[in-house]
Amino acid sequence: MLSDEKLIQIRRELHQIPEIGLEEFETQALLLKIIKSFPQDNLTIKTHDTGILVHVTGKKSDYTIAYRTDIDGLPVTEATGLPYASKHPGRMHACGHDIHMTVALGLLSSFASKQPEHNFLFIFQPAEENASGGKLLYESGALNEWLPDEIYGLHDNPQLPTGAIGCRLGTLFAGTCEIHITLHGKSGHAAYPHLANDMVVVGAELVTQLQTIVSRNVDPIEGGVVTLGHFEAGTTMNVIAGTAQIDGTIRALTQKMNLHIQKRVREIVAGLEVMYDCKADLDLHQGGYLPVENNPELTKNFIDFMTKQPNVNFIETQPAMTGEDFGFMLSKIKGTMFWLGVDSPYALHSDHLAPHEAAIGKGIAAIEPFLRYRDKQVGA
Ligand SMILES: CC(=O)N[C@@H](CCC[C@H](N)C(=O)O)C(=O)O
Repeated sequence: MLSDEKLIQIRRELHQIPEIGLEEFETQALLLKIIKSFPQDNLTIKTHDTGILVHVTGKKSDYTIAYRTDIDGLPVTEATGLPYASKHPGRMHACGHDIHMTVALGLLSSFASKQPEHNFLFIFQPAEENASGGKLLYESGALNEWLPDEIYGLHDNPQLPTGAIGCRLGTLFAGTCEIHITLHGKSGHAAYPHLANDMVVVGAELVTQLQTIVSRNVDPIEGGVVTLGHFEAGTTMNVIAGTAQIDGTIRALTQKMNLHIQKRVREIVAGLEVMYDCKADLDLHQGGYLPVENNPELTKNFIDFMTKQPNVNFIETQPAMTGEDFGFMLSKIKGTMFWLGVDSPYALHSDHLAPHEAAIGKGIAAIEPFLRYRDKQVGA
């Protein structure tokens, strides 16, 4: 079993080596080193790409409960000024996956030390942020040997008090879809606009039109998000830009609404091509970022357990427009995703995000008894 001091030391080590999805080589090596330091009697360790699967053989082998953590960082330059800040330039654990991994290690160390009744599978999953690592892992067949019957996973939440557990019945997170648009017009001299086809003007028009989708085409009671986080065009003030690049993301709480917004993006882009006699390459990419739909029975069971624990601060939360490829896992394996409060004034993905480390110990103290309870419940 790992002490609170050891857990914090591990978290800081992981925090210093953030890596982009599918490049988590140092992270994988450090995780393996730590996992191999646990009692090995009931553990089988398998790697897949930069991910790790750890199977804990239970006393009975008729049921498998999985616990998943993501392991990747973001292309963000850390600005926390912490003594244990990222050592990797332009990379940061700005979504708290270092906290997620440490909680998973704490839970695994407990199950490695005390054999559960049933099998457990700990999934250290790459590429949650950028490449639907959960979908890749599932579709590769790597889980088949130990296919879980149910699955749990958490995300840290800067808006909840440290160590609080947040959850809700129904959809927890939105489904997302990446938008990538390249506009192709004709570059030229600033003095001769009639001889060129200006993609700054078309791009600006496109941004404005795409921003009408949520206000004009989405039921306001349901809601949705279209954010265009990247717009790049042109080189200098007196050259007309022949190309523009616009990238963004769609978020909606149902897949139906997500597909509806995707359809409107396609229609608007096609209309703009005609209107401005230009060419647009549009790539809408949803991958595994389906809405995170918690299983009703398992989630009710989880919430009932957490609300009854005197030491757990359980908070019923609203759905969030963040995305998670755990949505794909939940479309294949019944389970529950929940929040762990880390109380920070900065949002997820902020270069200042500094989760409270006390959340690690509190999280493990809440989740470990739940998993033990679930392990007993399954056999009853
Ligand atoms: C928890 C979190 O921040 N997740 C990401 C994952 C979604 C990425 C996806 N590729 C997209 O933007 O569509 C998020 O941005 O919500």
